[in-house]
Amino acid sequence: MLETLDLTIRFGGHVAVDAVSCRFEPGTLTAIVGPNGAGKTTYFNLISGQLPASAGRVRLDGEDITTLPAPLRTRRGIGRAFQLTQLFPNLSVLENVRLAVQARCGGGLELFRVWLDRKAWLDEAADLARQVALGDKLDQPAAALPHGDQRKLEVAVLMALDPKVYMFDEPTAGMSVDDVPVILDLIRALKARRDRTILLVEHKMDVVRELSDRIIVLHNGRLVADGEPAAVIASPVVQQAYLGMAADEEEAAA
Ligand SMILES: Nc1ncnc2c1ncn2[C@@H]1O[C@H](COP(=O)(O)OP(=O)(O)OP(=O)(O)O)[C@@H](O)[C@H]1O
Repeated sequence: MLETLDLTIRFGGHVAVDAVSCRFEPGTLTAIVGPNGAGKTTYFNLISGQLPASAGRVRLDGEDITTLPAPLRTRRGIGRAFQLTQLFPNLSVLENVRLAVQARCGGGLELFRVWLDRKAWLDEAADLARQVALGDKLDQPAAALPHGDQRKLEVAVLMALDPKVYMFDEPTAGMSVDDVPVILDLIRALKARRDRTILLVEHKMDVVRELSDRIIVLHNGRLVADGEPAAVIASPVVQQAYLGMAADEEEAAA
């Protein structure tokens, strides 16, 4: 279980995440919503270790990981879609995913073992690349991919690492309309396993509504609503703070 306790970060006088306490259970997909600048990405950065907390704690399975650097949190099981800069830009799609599979399997340096396992790693990597619709680009260097394909590669690498906690920050942003359902299907399949903690920052409310088991709402860095999706979406604080306009638009469209 992942937990934040009074998690806070200040930038000068501005409190971007303000004493957020929340627990995230395995088998649950929690959407984190809120207006632009609410603190969603900053909250993600505090959980994954990209930013140091000014106050408060982050715990994973009861262990305090607040001061661990990001790579050590990854090893503990906090998985976030990697930016291309954290991948290997000159290696192919297949090799990038293969390295993630190998990292998950704890591939050591015992040469005979590496030689034996390499075929299995490559097969799994190719399968994952196909699942994100990159099957026809296995040999292309990551850096040469268009932006949408790079985002898909990030998702494939995350799937290959298969962390305890999956963190998706607008996973379909910048993708073509054909690719969006591919990624959403993967998240759906992951959710159906019911053994992983999934956090999703997403602006598209139809996606949030369909995928989430729970929604938390951040506003000015504070947690202002938390609960079952229909109830949170209907709550006055959310209608006012964030969804008012979307609800009006939906009514107008109906
Ligand atoms: N490194 C930083 N230095 C100073 N201020 C920052 C920094 N990172 C974020 N902020 C500020 O913290 C606040 C929260 O930003 P954040 O990006 O987390 O919001 P968000 O909810 O993810 O917004 P969006 O939906 O637009 O992505 C904003 O006011 C932002 O300007």
